[in-house]
Order: sequence, then structure tokens, then C-alpha cells
Amino acid sequence: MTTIFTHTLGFPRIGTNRELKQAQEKYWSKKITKDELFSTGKKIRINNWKKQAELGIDLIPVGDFSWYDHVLNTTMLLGNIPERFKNKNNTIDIDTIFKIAKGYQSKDKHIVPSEMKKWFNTNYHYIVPEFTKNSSFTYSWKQLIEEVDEAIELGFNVKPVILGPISYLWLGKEKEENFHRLDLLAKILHVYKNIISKLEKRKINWIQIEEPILTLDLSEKWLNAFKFSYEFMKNSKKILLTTYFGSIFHNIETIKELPVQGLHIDITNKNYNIDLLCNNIPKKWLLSLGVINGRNVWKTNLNSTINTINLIKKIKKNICIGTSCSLIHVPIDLSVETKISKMEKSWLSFALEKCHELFLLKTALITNNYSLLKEWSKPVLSRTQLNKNIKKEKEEVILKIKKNNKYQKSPYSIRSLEQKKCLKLPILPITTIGSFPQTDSIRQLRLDFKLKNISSNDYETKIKENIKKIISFQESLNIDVLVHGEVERNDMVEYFGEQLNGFLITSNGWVQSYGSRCVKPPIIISDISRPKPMTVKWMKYAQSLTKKPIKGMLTGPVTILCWSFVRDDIKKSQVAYQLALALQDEVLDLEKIGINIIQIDEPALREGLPLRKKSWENYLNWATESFRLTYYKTKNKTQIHTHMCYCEFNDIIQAIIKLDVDVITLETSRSDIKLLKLFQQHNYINEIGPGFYDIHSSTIPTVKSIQSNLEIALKYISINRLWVNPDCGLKTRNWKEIKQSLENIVTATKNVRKKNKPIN
Ligand SMILES: Nc1nc2c(c(=O)[nH]1)N[C@@H](CNc1ccc(C(=O)N[C@@H](CCC(=O)N[C@@H](CCC(=O)N[C@@H](CCC(=O)O)C(=O)O)C(=O)O)C(=O)O)cc1)CN2
Ligand code: MET
Ligand SMILES: [Zn+2]
Repeated sequence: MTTIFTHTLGFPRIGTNRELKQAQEKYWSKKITKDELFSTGKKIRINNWKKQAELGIDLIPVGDFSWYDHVLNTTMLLGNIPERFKNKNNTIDIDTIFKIAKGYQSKDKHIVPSEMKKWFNTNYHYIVPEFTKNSSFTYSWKQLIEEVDEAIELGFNVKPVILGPISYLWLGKEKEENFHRLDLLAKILHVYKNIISKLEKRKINWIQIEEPILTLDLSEKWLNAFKFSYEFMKNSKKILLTTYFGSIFHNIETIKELPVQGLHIDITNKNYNIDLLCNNIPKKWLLSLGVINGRNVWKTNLNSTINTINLIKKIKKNICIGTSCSLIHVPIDLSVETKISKMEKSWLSFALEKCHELFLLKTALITNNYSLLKEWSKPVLSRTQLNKNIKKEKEEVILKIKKNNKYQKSPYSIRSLEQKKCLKLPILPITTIGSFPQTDSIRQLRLDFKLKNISSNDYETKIKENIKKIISFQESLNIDVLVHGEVERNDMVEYFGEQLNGFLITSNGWVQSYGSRCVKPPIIISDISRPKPMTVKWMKYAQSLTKKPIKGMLTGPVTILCWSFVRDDIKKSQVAYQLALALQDEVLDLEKIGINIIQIDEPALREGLPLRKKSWENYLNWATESFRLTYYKTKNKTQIHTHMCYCEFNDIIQAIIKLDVDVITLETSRSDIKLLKLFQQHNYINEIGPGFYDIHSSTIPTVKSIQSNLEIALKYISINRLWVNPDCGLKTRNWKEIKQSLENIVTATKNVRKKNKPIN
């Protein structure tokens, strides 16, 4: 009889009702004790293990839980604590985690947190490990082993989960010049070996060591590190070398030489030559097939999955099945969704349902009875069928625009003259990025409206009161280009998803974004259109309150796409064009009511880049085209802005040039003001607003520091083209902080204005 086992690579750790988020935030504001926080974490872990086991998962991942981030967990595990977070006795505890992640106040000094970066091409952020020449590593944080023991004691079939040494190094950053972080490999490996030997003594079969970087284009230097490392770590336990987010075939020559006992691959991407791959994997190895997609919410067509598995089984006998990656990227439980229709629900699968899918596959493989799979997969076909019948109108519009090449606008030099005449802004115009503090009372207000505790009239009145307060606050500070504050928005993507046709909105579909912060990605299920204006009412009201220009505020097509779960039956580029056309209507409506400046945010443009460089060009083409489609019909005098943050701008500078917006506001505090050099080197001629206030930190930037950064910025960008603004939206900050920070920004700007004149 066939034996085959199932496993997941990891399970969401936020808790079914975001219990971890609530506990973290209460702990930070000293409303609960450490023990209460620990007890919440323990409940979540045990519940996760139990649920997975009940659903028929054979190997239960342990080590996927974390108090803030799993890369930071590894940093703790290895004792790689940056100097500024060390205490006198060199001890660490859970507060060390939060200090590294959030920074802290030490006497009169603010200790800056470690950087935060996107986890591959997802919307999850990890805490970047820091390395110096003298970094030392010792087995320090016992969480992994303790949780392994906890789970073994409860009788679970445990599979420890560890981020591998090479990926860990790769994800980090040198904090000193003149050395390469790979030089630290030998030191790190000793700790890994120690940890693995601890696991060796325990009742465990497989250890999941993750090396997700094997899906990337790696240089020889990085590839060469693998053989040595895995030889060194070898012991009696079986190692499942785990990869995800894409194909590893381009690195197979390195992989197949490694002394491991199994390999996990993501095979949800259909561009695989399975025969070739299987034939290249050592015969003795277990091949773990990541067949259930951990990155999207669609029910799996198990009928076709089983065919793939059977094909592979012909070549490779020793297999098991699992999720393609950890399930932290999807919501937990579909069954609690009450607002989604029965039919729509039958198209979806969240973390728990994905576990069930694995069970169904395993049962079918063992019994050779596929009837349950057929039953399960029926709705998948009905969804794609339904979408096929929807009119092709949109596609035709797009084709027509492309053919006539109507994307052209007048060049920036002409547009900017018209804009300067119309807007009459001072040099170094000051603006903010859009959102203002999302206070508890604003959240409560939205919740009351959602629960129908207040009428829509009352809601509108209250939102307007908030807008009014935010406008007069900005006027009193002498900010030049004002925003309405985004108080009506729960989230910059979900808000638009709620108003556009083609989206499903969940009630509880939370996914961790970073630390305690979660997002509820909307689900793009069919063709997108805009039934009515989405932001016009609020913008009209805001503009009625002031003579200063109000900046219209929209989220761009690529960001809406990247931060939603996207339908898989048409190309992503098609969805982006559909979004762009809907946004174009909104842009033109805003222009009609006299909004002269419109910002179209694209913070996820970089994140959408495919992992392999060979696919970059195609992506950047449709990404920039869809963006330009949103605004190309506007008048020359309408000034178009975009905003991007927390990303590697080097990779997308050409695309930014192609966007050809009049003004781009950028996050620069964390990535260094010298980023502007990049724009200078590429002869970027449009206007730029670097960030002068790191909004992820509670530190208030001083007048002096802002002024000095402004002066540095002027070395790269001429005074006619420089704007002054924070790094990003202010929604996660409080009023006291933003008042002081913005006041300082205004003072510093005024000081610099006095010393400079516009260049004619
Ligand atoms: N989608 C997206 N991705 C992004 C970003 C982003 O802004 N949006 N920014 C970057 C990441 N930064 C982020 C910054 C802040 C938050 C954030 O604050 N999230 C909030 C939730 C945001 C939200 O949708 N809030 C809603 C719902 C609030 C809520 O939890 N309501 C509860 C009840 C609340 C109560 O009883 O008080 C419920 O509905 O059950 C609202 O404010 O209206 C949180 O975790 O707390 C998330 C990401 C990159 N990726
Ligand atoms: C993550 S980018 C955020 C842009 C948005 N307009 C805001 O201010 O919140
Ligand atoms: Zn931003």
C-alpha cells in the first residue's frame, strides 16, 4: 500500500481573532504582564498544532511561531544581538525582541530599531539581521527547543522549522565596510550544528531547514557556500532542505550535491519540466511536493493536482505532499466568513481548508478513489467558467489604447510651467503623504458605521469633522499642499476593494504584515469596474475648506494588485489594466471638481518584481503602462504625484523614469538621503520629495537634522525640483508626535528657503 505523509511549512501565528496582536499591543502599553503575553502565545501555538493534527496533517511544524518575526527569531536563536540592544549582563529576554524590532528610549537617547524589509515578493516584512566583522554567535534563545519539547510532550509528531544559515546571512546586511557577511558563515555554522545536535536527541524524524534563496539568481560565491555548510551540519536526523516561492531548477547542480535527505519544492508554478527535475534529484531523497498554494486563497483543483502527483510518482517513488510555502500569507478560517455568499465561499480555501485539501489528496492517493477530489474541485471549474462569460469589453478598450499609442502627454518641461503658473507654490513646497493618525476614536467610528450603530448621515458628519480638523491643523502649520487625512479609509487597498466591482471583502481574513500590524487583503474574483466615484465626495469637501491645494489621494493599480489576492484565470497584467481604467475614471472625476494635484500611490511597485531577473522587463512594462493609463488623460496643469516607500529603488529606477510623474515622494530616512544620487545619476529631471521624517519611529526629527538633510538633498536636486515631506503616511503615529515633527519640518524648510532663491 502507498504510504505518503502530509505537512505544512508553517501556520499563521496571529491567532484566529488576532489574539497575538491584541496581546502584543497590550503588553507594549503595559496593560498586561509578560506571563499573560506568554499564555496567549502558548494558547495560539497549541491551538494551531491541534487544528492541523485534527485535519489530518501528519508532520506538525514547530518553530513557526514568533513574537514578532521569524527572521528576528533566528537572530535571537543565534545570539546575533546588535551592540546597541545589549545590556550590561549580556542577557536577553522577550523585550530584546521588541527593542530590536521597535527601537527604544534609553535615557535621553532613542535607540533606532533594526531595518524592516519585504520578505521576498510578499507583503510580509522581516527584521533585517545586522552583521559586523566581529559579530559573534552563540546558541542563545531557547524558544525553538522549548516549543519542540512542548509539542512532543503533547504528543504531536513534530517537525522543527529553522531558517537555514545561508538564507539567514543573505537576508541580512553588513553594518561595517570592508568585509562580506559570508565571512561569518563558519562561526554561524557552529551554532546551527549545536542546535541540530540538540534536536538529534529528541523524538523527531525530519527537520525543515529553509533556504528560500535557492529560488533566486545566486552568484557563485553564495552557491559555493551551500555544500560546505550542509556537510558541516550533517548529523543523524533527516534534513528536509526547504525552498519556496518559485522554481529551483536553475540551481539544481548545487542542490543535488548536498548531503540532505529530502527536498521540498514549490510546484504551484506550472512552468516546471517535472521529468527533468525529478531525474536530477538523487534517488534516495524524499521529494516533498508543495502542491497547495500558500500564497493565494483559491480552492485547489485537486483533480489536476492528483494528475501531477501521479506523473511524478512514476519517476520518483519517495514523495510527500505539503503546502507550497508557510501559510502565514493567507487568512486562517473560511468558515467564519458570514458575508461571503455560499457560491463564492465554494471557490475559496484558507489555511484550515488548505490542510483539508492535503488530507483529501493523501486519502485519494492511498485508496485510489478520486470521487472526493472530483466533488471538491467542481466549484473551481464553475468559477473559471463564470468568468469566461463576462464581456470582453475591457480587453478591447485596452487593445485600442495600445494600438493608438495614446499614452503620450506633453513633456514634463511643458507641464511643469503650466503647473507652476496654476499652483503658485513656494520653493521647497511642503506636503505630507496622505494618512493622518488613525486614532482609536476613528477606528471606533468606522466600526460603529460598519455595525450600523450609527446612520450614514452621522458617519459622514463625523468624518467631515475629522477632515476639517486635519485641514486646519495643516493650515496652522503652514504646510503648502494639504491632504484630507484618509480618515474614511481602513486601509489604502481594502478601501478601494470595497468600492470597486470585482472584489470580495472578508470580515476576518487577516494576514500579518509586520509585528502586530495586519492587513485584510481583498480578493479579486472577477472583472473590475467602478460603479461610482470613490473619493470625490471627501475631496470636494476638503477643498471647500481651504484656498490651498488639496492633493487627491488614490492607490495605484499595481499596489492594489499586489496587496490583494488576485484571480488566477487571467494574466496579472490584464487585472492591472482593468484596475487602471477604473482609477482613470476617478482621476478624471477629481480633476473635474477642481483638484489640481493628484497622488497615485505605488509603494508596492518594487515588491511586484518577479524573483528572477529574466522576468523583470515584462513585469515592469505592464506595471508602468498600467500606471500611466490611470493619468494620461489629465490636463497639463494637473500635477500628478506618486509615492513609494521601503524598497530597493535601484531595481526600479528605469521604471520610475518611465512613469514620468510630475512629483515623486520617497521614503529616504531608512535608506539614506544619498539615495538622491541615484536619481541624479540617471538624469531624472522631474520633481522629488525625499522623506525627512522616519514615520516608523517615535523619534522627533530635530530642526537641525532636517535642515542638514535638506542641504545635502540640495546637492543632488535643484531647488526648483525639491519637495519636503515625511517618509510615508502618518497613520501609525500619534498627534503629539506628528505635531512636533511637522513643526520642525516647516521651521527647517523656512530656514533653508531664506538662504536660497529659485533658479530661473
Ligand atoms: N494593505 C496594506 N499593505 C501595506 C501597507 C498598507 O498600508 N496597507 N503599508 C505597509 C505596511 N504597513 C502597515 C501599517 C499599518 C497597518 C495597520 O495599522 N493595520 C491595522 C489594521 C488596519 C485596518 O484595516 N483597520 C480597520 C479595522 C480595524 C479593526 O481591527 N477592527 C476590528 C474591531 C476593532 C475594535 O473593536 O476596536 C474589527 O473590525 O474586528 C479600521 O481601522 O477600520 C492593524 O493591524 O491594526 C498595516 C500595515 C506595507 N504593506
Ligand atoms: C504605504 S504607502 C502609504 C501611502 C498612503 N497615502 C498613506 O499615507 O498612508
Ligand atoms: Zn509609504
